[in-house]
Amino acid sequence: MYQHITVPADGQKISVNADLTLTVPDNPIIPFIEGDGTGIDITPVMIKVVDAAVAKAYGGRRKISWMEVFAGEKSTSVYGPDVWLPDETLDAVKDYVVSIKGPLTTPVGGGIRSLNVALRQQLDLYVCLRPVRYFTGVPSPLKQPEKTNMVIFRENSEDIYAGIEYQQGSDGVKKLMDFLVKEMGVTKIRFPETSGLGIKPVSIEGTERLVRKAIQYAIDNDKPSVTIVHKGNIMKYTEGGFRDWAYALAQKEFGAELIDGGPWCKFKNPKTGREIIIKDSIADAFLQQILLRPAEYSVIATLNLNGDYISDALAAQVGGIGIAPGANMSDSVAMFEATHGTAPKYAGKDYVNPGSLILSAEMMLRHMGWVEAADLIIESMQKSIASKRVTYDFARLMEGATQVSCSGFGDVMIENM
Ligand SMILES: NC(=O)C1=CN([C@@H]2O[C@H](COP(=O)(O)OP(=O)(O)OC[C@H]3O[C@@H](n4cnc5c(N)ncnc54)[C@H](OP(=O)(O)O)[C@@H]3O)[C@@H](O)[C@H]2O)C=CC1
Ligand SMILES: O=C(O)CCC(=O)C(=O)O
Ligand SMILES: [Mg+2]
Repeated sequence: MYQHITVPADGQKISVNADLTLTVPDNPIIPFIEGDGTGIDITPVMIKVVDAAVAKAYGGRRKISWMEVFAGEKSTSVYGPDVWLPDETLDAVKDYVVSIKGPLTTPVGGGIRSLNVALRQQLDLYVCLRPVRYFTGVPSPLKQPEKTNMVIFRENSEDIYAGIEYQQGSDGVKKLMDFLVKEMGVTKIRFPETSGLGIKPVSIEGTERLVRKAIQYAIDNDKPSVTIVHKGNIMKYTEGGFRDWAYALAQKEFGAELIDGGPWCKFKNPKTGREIIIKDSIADAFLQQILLRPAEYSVIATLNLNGDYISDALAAQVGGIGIAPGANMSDSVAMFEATHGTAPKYAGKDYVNPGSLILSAEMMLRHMGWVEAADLIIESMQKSIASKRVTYDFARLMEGATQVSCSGFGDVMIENM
């Protein structure tokens, strides 16, 4: 059926039920993309740690059959020089429902557009879910890093990530500039002859489906607030629209009522009876408040570019992107991946922290309902960090630490299960 993907003989597909819950067999086939750069280091370690956790949790009753699918540089060597994201990779990720990937390289300026973004857009994985939590003992620049405990819902399908951009000097930019100047009466482009142009689509549908997920998450996990982060003072009809449509959705679908005339609003969590506040914050102010008063923020709903910046900034507060996990999700398909990129200077050196991808796999196991294996990974991560046998990123900031390699940290985690 596939050209270059080998389907394991001994596994079954995860399937999606009519109510969007999953049916997960005891031996599911999980597609994985190894990834570029340090993907070759962290992905095998993640697989080894997950296999150990599953074996320990279920004593052989459950087992993952991993199925390699290709994207990025490895794809070009398997499929041919220009094939960065084969159709059969997209088919497999959709068909097998739950998957995990290493990071993929995107050149700056010219060259291919982001394969990471292409995967999200082509599979309509509109939620980028990035939890940010502190593990005791991790070196952090904050005095009280444990106060940072947030979950980012980053809109993953719109915004300037749609890639509608026209290069300076191209026919496309000339046409669009002519349209803007001659037909739309735009006078504010400072240097029209030498500008590139980009377009930022933000829709009501895109906003509502993302914010609905964020609010539902706050309900299901008994969180006190959802903060809409935007730059709506400057970009009134895109970021400002996002803010307004988010508040409107909270009122329309969750029965939120205005606080002191609004725009903040609140409603009672139908599951716990506790209050959930819906509030907003302008992105620049938000970035200083998360440092100064992180305890005031819980669930964050934001647009694509803001979410990208906020993810790395919050990850830094709890010790860096070496342990920052994430997931890209539609209503049915989920693809798990770390927040960080390929860290090319460390590629192939068995050096970087595999924690980010291991914790992404932990989210994946929880999503599959394999909570015992997921819990083992969290407990082992806690013990491993407490034992101070850690990779370079933590070792360089921890007193009395023993630095271990990427695979060495995987072994420490397995010992600690
Ligand atoms: N989802 C994806 O696949 C993503 C892909 N990318 C792509 O990755 C490439 C490189 O991007 P770049 O901007 O350098 O960002 P990276 O996230 O790859 O790396 C930035 C820095 O973060 C630290 N870091 C990254 N990964 C780890 C890890 N596993 N353990 C410990 N520290 C880590 C390193 O810090 P230090 O130098 O201090 O050691 C590294 O130099 C680009 O092509 C970019 O487009 C970027 C983000 C996400
Ligand atoms: O696609 C890329 O290269 C970067 C993506 C990114 O930074 C992210 O998803 O956080
Ligand atoms: Mg990023």
